[in-house]
Amino acid sequence: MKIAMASDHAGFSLKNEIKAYLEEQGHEVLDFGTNSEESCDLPDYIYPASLAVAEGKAERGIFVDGVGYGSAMIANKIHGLYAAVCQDPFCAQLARSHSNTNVLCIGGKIIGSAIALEVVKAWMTTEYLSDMPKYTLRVDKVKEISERHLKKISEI
Ligand SMILES: O=C(CO)[C@H](O)[C@H](O)COP(=O)(O)O
Repeated sequence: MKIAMASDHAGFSLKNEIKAYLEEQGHEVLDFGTNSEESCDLPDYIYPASLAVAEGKAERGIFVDGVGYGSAMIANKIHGLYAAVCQDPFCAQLARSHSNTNVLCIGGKIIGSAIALEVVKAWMTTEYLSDMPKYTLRVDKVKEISERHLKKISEI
């Protein structure tokens, strides 16, 4: 799978560890930076990576900052992106099986690399339960909100 990755300074080190793990698993990573621990502004990196997912250049995104929510705030403002902050594998599993998210956000100040890799593994390997109407109905309702409030990438 093609994965867009991005981070700020606080997620830089964990981004690199996750990137190495994904590449080991045979995935292709498009790395949108940042490229050091020098202080930077999260939107400068998460927005271009989010656009890559929205435009279909990557199938999914994995974004890392200090605590995760900043990346999710940015990603969830883009049409077609559904981002969840997951700091444990159970949450990551449900973010796929119940919610069909296509963006995973992790906080490098919250979890260490061992748990983070478990989170990534759970999120990457869990299928959406597309044959369970209670989940598809909810996901469709979220999509409908997005259709009503977010501009499509082709309209920008
Ligand atoms: O977690 C974050 C957003 O969700 C950021 O990484 C955090 O706010 C960065 O803070 P600082 O510049 O003080 O390192």
